[in-house]
Amino acid sequence: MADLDGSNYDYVIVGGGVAAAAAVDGIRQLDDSGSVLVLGAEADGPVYRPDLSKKLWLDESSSLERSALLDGQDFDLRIGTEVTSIDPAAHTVQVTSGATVTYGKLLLATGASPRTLDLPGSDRIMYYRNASDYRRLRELAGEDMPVTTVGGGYIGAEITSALTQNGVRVTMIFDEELVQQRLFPESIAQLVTDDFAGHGVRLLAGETVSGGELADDRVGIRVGDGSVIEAGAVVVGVGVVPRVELAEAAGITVDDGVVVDEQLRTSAPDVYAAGDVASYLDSLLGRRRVEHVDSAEKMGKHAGRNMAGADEVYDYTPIFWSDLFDNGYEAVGDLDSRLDTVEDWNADRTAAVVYYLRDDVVRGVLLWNVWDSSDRARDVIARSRDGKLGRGELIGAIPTS
Ligand SMILES: Cc1cc2nc3c(=O)[nH]c(=O)nc-3n(C[C@H](O)[C@H](O)[C@H](O)COP(=O)(O)OP(=O)(O)OC[C@H]3O[C@@H](n4cnc5c(N)ncnc54)[C@H](O)[C@@H]3O)c2cc1C
Ligand SMILES: NC(=O)c1ccc[n+]([C@@H]2O[C@H](COP(=O)([O-])OP(=O)(O)OC[C@H]3O[C@@H](n4cnc5c(N)ncnc54)[C@H](O)[C@@H]3O)[C@@H](O)[C@H]2O)c1
Repeated sequence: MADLDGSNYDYVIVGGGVAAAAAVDGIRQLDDSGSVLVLGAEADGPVYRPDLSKKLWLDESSSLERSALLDGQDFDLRIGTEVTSIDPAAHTVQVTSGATVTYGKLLLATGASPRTLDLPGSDRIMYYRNASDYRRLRELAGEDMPVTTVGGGYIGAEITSALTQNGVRVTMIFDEELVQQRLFPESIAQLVTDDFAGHGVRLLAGETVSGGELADDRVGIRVGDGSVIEAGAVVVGVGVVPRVELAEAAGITVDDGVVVDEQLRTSAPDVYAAGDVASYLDSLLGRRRVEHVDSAEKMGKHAGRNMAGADEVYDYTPIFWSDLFDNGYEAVGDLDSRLDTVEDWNADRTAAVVYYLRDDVVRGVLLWNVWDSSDRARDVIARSRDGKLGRGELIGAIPTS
């Protein structure tokens, strides 16, 4: 590809992740000839991130190549290329080399970056997000090389589950009492925690990390009482922060994320945003920001279509899901265990629907080992919001089997 400096594209997408890939698809649904440039800071092109913590460890027929997104689409991709500034008035972006590119329409799909802890720099410590993290963990982890995971959220739980199922001895350090305690009501968080222990995971609950030390092929993680947990690799998942810096510097409106309207337009003309970075108007739940892949895919595609002239309102409420050992779930809306919850279990307590309420209005639904029910969950949220489904009517509203 020619030098970027001075080039001009109909569509420029900042970020080479899930929302970016979906946006290319969306643009191409309506415009098969406009020029498209994707600028991604990572060393790899867009990859379906859920596979990095699940399928690539658990399904022998999987591969990083198969997890790559955007096969067959006609567009230009520049990996290892970070956008350093955007100028909405001039319709230009600048990249690290200093090159300037002019755009017709711009999409901000910069996602989120992992929070970090005060640990020494080492390629044995991964803030797990990218294909390169997966490759490195594959090299390091093994039956003779234990791993420490830090964080009791999605990454900590999923990587612990995946590695344990690969015969790796895992110590999981987290600052709550139970695994996924911020997400699940106590009944399910306890069940998950017991399941992890039953699979041989060493659980260090209620612990904070106070530092780390490096020695040859080992990393030591120091916890509260001063003891050091040694392993060949450390995977940290302590949350992420949306990458809003470019938008902020360009004077684009930002709250918890880059604020977009119902068409996914930012406050700057011809600039759209989608995915983890975007604060959007959910038709069921109001303004929110979502850090899940279904949201990135649907919003990215929708933004792409609108950039290509569709002018459609985004009215989708996304789902998310996970698998942890033999349990799995799908969910819609806000799953925050600080909310009031109503639990509806099946007879043998293997499956449940959990309703999360604020002021007696359902904000989220967890479908624990319950499948094909996300439309019902959306319907419950809508009827509850509209006052057509009371708290007392929730038990049985969605079948648990
Ligand atoms: C290991 C893992 C497993 C996951 N599993 C699930 C799951 O099972 N279910 C689920 O719902 N969600 C899951 N998620 C979350 C989901 O992957 C994210 O919500 C989704 O990737 C967000 O897409 P995005 O395009 O907004 O951001 P990303 O996919 O993070 O992409 C953003 C991209 O922008 C690039 N970028 C940022 N700033 C710049 C810049 N200035 N210039 C150039 N490029 C830039 C970044 O390098 C990155 O490549 C998982 C996430 C991870 C890390
Ligand atoms: N199945 C899925 O939907 C899925 C899977 C993997 C990742 N993701 C996404 O990836 C992102 C990253 O996931 P994550 O697990 O890092 O975030 P998370 O928000 O799920 O969990 C963060 C966890 O970090 C811990 N923590 C927070 N601050 C800490 C500190 N200072 N010291 C020690 N522990 C601390 C807490 O235990 C908390 O549960 C999120 O956006 C998440 O939505 C989603």
